[in-house]
Amino acid sequence: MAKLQLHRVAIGQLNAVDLTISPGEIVCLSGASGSGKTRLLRAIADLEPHAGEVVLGDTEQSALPGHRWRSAVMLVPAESAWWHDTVGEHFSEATNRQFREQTLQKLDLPAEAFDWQVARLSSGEKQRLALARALSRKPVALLLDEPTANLDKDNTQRVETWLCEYIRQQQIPTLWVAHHEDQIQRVADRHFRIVDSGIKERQVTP
Ligand SMILES: Nc1ncnc2c1ncn2[C@@H]1O[C@H](COP(=O)(O)OP(=O)(O)OP(=O)(O)O)[C@@H](O)[C@H]1O
Repeated sequence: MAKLQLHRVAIGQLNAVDLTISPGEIVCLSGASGSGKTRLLRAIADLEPHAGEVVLGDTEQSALPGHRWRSAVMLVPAESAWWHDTVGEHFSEATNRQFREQTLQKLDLPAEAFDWQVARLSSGEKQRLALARALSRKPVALLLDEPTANLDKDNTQRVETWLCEYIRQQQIPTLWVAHHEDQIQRVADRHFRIVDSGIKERQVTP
């Protein structure tokens, strides 16, 4: 179990952000379009140069090569990338059968979804499968960029429930970019909004 800490992280127009996310805690981040939410996630994932330091447990971001950092601090972008022909090829051989079956069921996808061609996936299917792929790699921390943006109401609730359960069970510190206040109130332990190039805490109803 590790906490994720941001010390004076600055990127683009966003000034020094200090934030500590505890194991199993979901911190939601909102802000106007273009305020820098995605760039902050990319900085934390070591995909863009930035000022300040990010620390996972006792490990500083700057001490690890980017790919090793990102296998622990996993970013699930709003638009997922797919590089093989079929869905199943994106999951490691080691992903156990039980995880696959349970996950597909929880995400309302049929067992044969692993054999599907990526080209046939709807945007909602892509989004759900990209989340399943990320969790199958057992991240230590999670960065979620609008994980339900392409989903209808039923699937949004399904994915929220599944993510919250998993994050709390596995004690994963999570930063979750969300636009909708009702979702934030459902999932967040704490909520910060980007205002005037900084983050300001907003109230979450317990
Ligand atoms: N590599 C880059 N270099 C310079 N500016 C960038 C770069 N990437 C993004 N930007 C700009 O930084 C600003 C913040 O972008 P970002 O994608 O973080 O916004 P956002 O808050 O996630 O917005 P949205 O809610 O619309 O997704 C935007 O004005 C964007 O054009």
